[in-house]
Formats: sequence, C-alpha cells, structure tokens
Amino acid sequence: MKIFSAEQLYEADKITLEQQQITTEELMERAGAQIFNWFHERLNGASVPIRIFCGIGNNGGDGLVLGRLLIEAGYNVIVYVVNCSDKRSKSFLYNYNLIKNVTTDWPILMTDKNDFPEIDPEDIIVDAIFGIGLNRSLDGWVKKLIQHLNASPAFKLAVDIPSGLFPNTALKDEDAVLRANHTLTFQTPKLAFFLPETAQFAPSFDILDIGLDRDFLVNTKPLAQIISKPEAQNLYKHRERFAHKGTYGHALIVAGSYGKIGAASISTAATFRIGAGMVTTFIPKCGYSILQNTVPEAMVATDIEEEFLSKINVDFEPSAIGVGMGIGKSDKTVEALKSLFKNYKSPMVIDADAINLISENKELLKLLPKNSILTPHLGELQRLVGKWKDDYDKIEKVKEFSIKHEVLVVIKGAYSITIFGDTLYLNSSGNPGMATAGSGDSLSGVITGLLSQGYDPLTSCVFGVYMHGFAGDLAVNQMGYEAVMANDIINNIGEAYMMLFAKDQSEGENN
Ligand SMILES: NC(=O)C1=CN([C@@H]2O[C@H](COP(=O)(O)OP(=O)(O)OC[C@H]3O[C@@H](n4cnc5c(N)ncnc54)[C@H](O)[C@@H]3O)[C@@H](O)[C@H]2O)[C@@H](O)CC1
Ligand SMILES: [K+]
Repeated sequence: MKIFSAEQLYEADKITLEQQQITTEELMERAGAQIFNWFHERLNGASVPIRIFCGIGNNGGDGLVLGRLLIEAGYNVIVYVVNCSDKRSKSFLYNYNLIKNVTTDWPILMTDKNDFPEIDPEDIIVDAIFGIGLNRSLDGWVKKLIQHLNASPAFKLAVDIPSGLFPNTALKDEDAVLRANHTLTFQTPKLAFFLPETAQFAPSFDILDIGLDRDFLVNTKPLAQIISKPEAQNLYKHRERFAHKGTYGHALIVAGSYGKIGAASISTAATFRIGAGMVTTFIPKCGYSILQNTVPEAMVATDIEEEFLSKINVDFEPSAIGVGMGIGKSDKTVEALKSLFKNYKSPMVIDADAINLISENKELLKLLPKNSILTPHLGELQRLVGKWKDDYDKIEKVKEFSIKHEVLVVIKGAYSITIFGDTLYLNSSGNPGMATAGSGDSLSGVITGLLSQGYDPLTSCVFGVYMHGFAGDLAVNQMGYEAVMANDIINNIGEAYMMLFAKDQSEGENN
C-alpha cells in the first residue's frame, strides 16, 4: 500500500473532482458517510453521547457530515465548532447549514476555554478539528482544548489524522496533538503514523476508501510503500520441483568473536530456515565446536586467530555473504573487512560491528560493494550518518547515504524502514517482543538467506524484514512478548511461510 504526502492527496482530490464530475461537497459526503458507517456498525444504535469537535476547514466539514448522519439515525450527538478563525471553508459552511435542517440543537460555538465541556469517561470524542491542512502547531486556547480532550479517559476517534499532527513533516510541539485511541484515515495512511516520534498519536487506524482517482493512486510515486501480507505474497518466489540444494545457493556467514559465537549460530540458523541451500560459517577458532554443535547443518571454516577475525578466506564463491554479527572491533578485523569488501563480489549484508567498524574507519566506505545491504539499529545508524534533528531528517540523511554509496539501508525498529535511493518501504509486521538479543542477528541471516536463493537485494530486504517480523508475531502468539528469544523467531520462519498464503488474519490487524 502506498503512502502519499498531503500535497499529493490534495492533487488526488482535485483530479477526482474533475474525473468523476463531482463537487467537493459530494466527496466530503462520501468521507463523512464512511465514518458514519464505521460508527453505525459498531454502536448499532447505542445511546452513548458522541461529542464531535469540528474545526472550520474541510476536516471540520467531515465532522459536520458525520454529525448530520448520526443525528438522522437517532444517535445522541453534540456538535461543537472550534471557532478559532473566521476563515471557514466553503464545504464547511455548506454542511454547517445542512446540519441545521436535522436538529434544533445547533452546533455549539467555542471561542475560548470557558466553552470547554465536561466529558464523561463513557462519552465518545470525535476529533474533526484539523486534518492534513494544518500549517503550524496549535496554540492558544485550541492547544488547551486538545489538552482538555487528552486529559479525558473517553475514547477518542480522530478523523483523517489526529489534530495537531502533520502528515509528513516533523512535529514541533508534542503537547499540542490529540492522542487518538483510533484514527479513521482517508484513502491512505499518513507517514507520521509509522515514525517513532509520532506513531504514539495514532496507535491504531483504519483506512477508509473514499474513491479517489484510481489512475492517480496507481501511477503516482508515493512517499513510501507499506509492506503488508499482500505485498509480501507478491514478492515470494515459488520453489522449483526439480530443485536441489545448489539451487538455493551456498551462503557465507562471517561472524562471531570470543564470547559472541552465539551471534554466528543465530544468523547461520536463520540463513538456513529462510531457505538457503548450504551455509558455511566463518568464525574465529574458539567457536568451532560451539557452531558444529548448535547448527550441525552448517559447514564451519575458521580464522587463524583464536578469538577474533583477522583474514577471511574460503575456497568457494558464496552466493551471498552476511558479515558483522558479533565480530567485535579488533584492528585486525578492520583489515579482514577491507579485504572481504575488495575481494568478494557476492551480494552482501553488512550488520552490527561491521557497521560500527565502517563508522570508525571511513576508508571502508569507499570499498563497500555496490548494492550491499546495511542493517543498522538506531545507535549504529547514528554512528554511521551522524545525529539527526527528527525522524524526517533521519530519513533524508539515510537517503543521501544510500544514493552516495549505492547501498540499501534497513533501519531496524518498530516499522523497520528499508531505504534504497530515495524510495522508502515501511514494514508492517513485527512487535515489541522482538526487542531481544540476537533478533538483529537473525534478521541479517534471513536477508542473507534470501540473497542466496537469488532474490534481488531490494526484495531480500523488504521481504526478509516482513518475514522476520511475521515469524516474530507468530512467536509472540505462542508465548507472549516477554518470553520471545531470537531462536523462537527463527523457529517460526517455517510457520510464517505456511501462513503467508493462509486466509487466517489472526496475526494482527495492520499486517
Ligand atoms: N483531500 C481529500 O482527499 C479529502 C479531504 N477531506 C478532508 O479535508 C481535510 C483537509 O481540509 P483543509 O484543507 O480544509 O484543512 P484542515 O481542515 O485540516 O484545516 C483547516 C484550515 O485551518 C487553517 N489552519 C492551519 N493550521 C492552523 C493552526 N495551527 N491554527 C489555526 N488554523 C490553522 C488552514 O487555513 C487550513 O486550511 C482532510 O484532512 C480531510 O479530513 C475530506 O473532506 C474528503 C476528501
Ligand atoms: K482530525
């Protein structure tokens, strides 16, 4: 699914009106009717008070349509107009007049904080104050109103986007944003719903299709793409009946140092589970018995050094290489990386300490093989690209890095983001139970294993991150968030493959 910017949505809006020969008010009626249907399906006529707070633009207009339809259906509705400016939009005014036809209780005009109503915990608050047209942070009494609503335990439903949140630019005042329990967003979710600093304001959402022009939606390059189950299904490659283990490649995992051989075991096991045909794991000597015991399917090659890597040397051409998990930061390991980057042409996943070593030895940057995949967590990323001001600045910095060095970057975290040039992919699977040691090592194994099977680098990232998160979701379903360990993620990769085409939606609503 695509995520568009506010500017693109206004464009889509304009084109829709032209193509479908409808007025703004008709489009607004569609939007309001969709929200009404959502309510009506759930409330089924219940008499709970619904307090709709409308701004003076088109988001407020949506609120007025909703109010009118709810009143007509016999619901207990109180409509407020947050009258912060006299610049009311045309469609707002149109619907302001219409609502007066269905009730003698005209909307309550609010002009300062003396007008704030008391709200019972059982009431429902609808936030139709500001939508994607917000151009500066909320202040004055409107900010206080937002805080008044936030202080109430009542259920808060935001129309299109929580008021005060910008859809695709940085937040300036987090005390001036409605903390919605749920958001009903039109046509496509907004980028802010997925980024660490702003996702808290829209913790769950539904997308309402208001029938914007299909050609525009299909043909316009979006801000970002969300990878959910349907996209992942399209990326999956079926196995050939006459396949043999060579068909799916011979991957090389370069990992481990004294005390961190587990990282090598975990990524090796993940490389197998995602489907690599063969895996050789290259480790310091001290890990030899450990690896043969923990992953007997793997072949093991060792460095001349006992405790760290100094020179990587294998006698085959790997179909893919995953390097860096638990390798430590010895000077000799820097040299080992240099010669690996120079001498091996296989597609590569670069993780963990390999990324840290690149940050500390910038000459390694010039040697990065083209189309390599870097999989930093936030700390590693900051060392690599420098400090950022906010989530959007972070994304810009990573885009620049990706373009300059011709590499792909996977920023790990909730909604992991894959960046390739100026294109963004947001992952929808995964959960906080995966914040556990070794989870990252298993992801680099997964991506290496996909590269090894012949998936291209971008698909390996995007599909790999999805499958890894999906396996983590299945693991959590079995044992809860706290108990999940990296091996549980790996042990659910098989189930994730089987469930990829299953109809069951139990793995989470945003998947
Ligand atoms: N684009 C679309 O496809 C559709 C949009 N619709 C609704 O229209 C909304 C956008 O409407 P608008 O463009 O009228 O914008 P909003 O309703 O979000 O904002 C209203 C106006 O408030 C003013 N404003 C901005 N920041 C302010 C601030 N900090 N303090 C005081 N005033 C401020 C601006 O002049 C802005 O035009 C969407 O979020 C959605 O709810 C729907 O009606 C259906 C279709
Ligand atoms: K809103």
